[in-house]
This record gives sequence, C-alpha cells and structure tokens, in this order.
Amino acid sequence: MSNIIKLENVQKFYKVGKEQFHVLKSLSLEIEAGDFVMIMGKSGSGKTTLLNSLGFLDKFDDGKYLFNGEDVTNLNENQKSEFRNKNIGFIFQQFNLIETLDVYHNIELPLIYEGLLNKVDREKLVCEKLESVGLLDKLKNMPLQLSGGQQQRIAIARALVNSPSLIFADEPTGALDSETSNDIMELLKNLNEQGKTIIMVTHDNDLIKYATKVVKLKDGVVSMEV
Ligand SMILES: Nc1ncnc2c1ncn2[C@@H]1O[C@H](COP(=O)(O)OP(=O)(O)OP(=O)(O)O)[C@@H](O)[C@H]1O
Repeated sequence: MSNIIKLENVQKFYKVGKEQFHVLKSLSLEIEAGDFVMIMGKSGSGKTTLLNSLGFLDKFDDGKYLFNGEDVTNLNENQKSEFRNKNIGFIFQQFNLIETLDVYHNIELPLIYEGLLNKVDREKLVCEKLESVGLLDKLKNMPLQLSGGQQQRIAIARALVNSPSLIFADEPTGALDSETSNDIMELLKNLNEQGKTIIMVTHDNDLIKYATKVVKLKDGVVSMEV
C-alpha cells in the first residue's frame, strides 16, 4: 500500500490577540490510498483544523506535507486551488450548497472552475453524478426545496464531479437524523469501496464501524491510531 498523505511534525498556531494558540503540536500522520479514516477527539482538539489544513482551506505553520510522495508543503495560492479542484471533494455538516443556484448548477460549479470541459460534457457528468446519488429527478430544484439528507446527497454529487481521489467530510451526518445518517454513511462506504480515500471528522462513536482507520486527537497530537 502507498501513502496518499504523509504529514511530518506539522505545527499550527492561531493568533488570538497577542497570544499564539498552539492547536496542532508536531503532528505526524500517514494515510494510505483506499483508507476510510475517522478523525475523532473532543471538541476543540483540532479535528477541523487538521482537515482544513490538509485541504488547503487553512495552512500549517511548520512541518512537511507529502501527497503521493510529492512535497506540497509550500504550494502558492494558485497551485493550492488547482490541487484542491483536482484531488479533493469536500462535504460539510451544513451542506454548503449555494442557495441561489439550482441543483444542476451547484454540481456543475466545480467543473466550471476547472475549466476543462464544454457544456455538453459537463451536462453528462452532472447527470451521471446526480444519478449515482439517486436524485436525477431533482435537477431543477433549489437546495432549500430539498430535505437535509437530499441536500447532503447533492453535496456529495458535487464533491464527486471532478473525480477526486480524496473525499474530505467534516461531520457530514451532524445535521441529519439517524436514519438519514445511515443512508449517507452507506453512500460514503460505497464510494470507499469504489476506491475513494475518505477522511472524515466525527464525534459519533457509532460511526467507527465504517472506518478502516481511526485517528484520535487529543490536545493537538495524535493520541491513538487504530
Ligand atoms: N480561527 C481561529 N482563531 C483562533 N482559534 C481558533 C480558530 N479556529 C479554531 N480555533 C481554536 O482551535 C482549537 C481547535 O479547533 P477545531 O475547530 O479544529 O477543533 P475541533 O476538534 O474540530 O472541534 P469541534 O469538535 O468542536 O468542531 C479550538 O480550541 C478553537 O477554539
């Protein structure tokens, strides 16, 4: 198995007034291609900070970040955006769909950012992804006309549309009831079985059964890996 992600001694500080708050403390971590990783730990332990920094939504202050063996620690802003678009699909607790765009255009947006495909090819991909989450009939709906579970499925279709190898999910079931949560977890499990590497932040111990690897954070360090 090969490492898709390797972190070596990363440090992350937040500036609060004149103080520095040390949130990730010399954290090292290896994630293999095909893993379904659950990042767990108490509120405030740095889970979201870790995920966001891995996805270049935030940055590490020190240490080394290798992606497929390549050093991506010091990418510039354009390279970071390109890296994100190409390699990572994001799923959030509150879905983060654009409320003023219909379902079709929400899913199409990453393809427009990428700028490689014409309209016909984009349409084919959007419909394919919508079908894979079972919501092809909702193409013209606005996000707020859908249930929470349906909105999360649309967000998953959007995360998949650029065919990323990695899915980052921050509490993807946090806003859903338990039955809908199970549906979303089954969908993620299928994606993992199809070869996507998934890194998910959760508080919910019941979801550990879906993981191939659990990383427990405590006070900014990995306290346990299984
Ligand atoms: N922008 C920021 N500025 C200052 N401190 C921050 C900032 N973002 C997060 N923190 C602090 O860093 C710590 C880690 O936050 P983070 O959101 O990563 O934790 P978490 O484990 O994901 O928590 P939760 O489970 O509650 O979402 C917390 O103590 C938080 O208050």
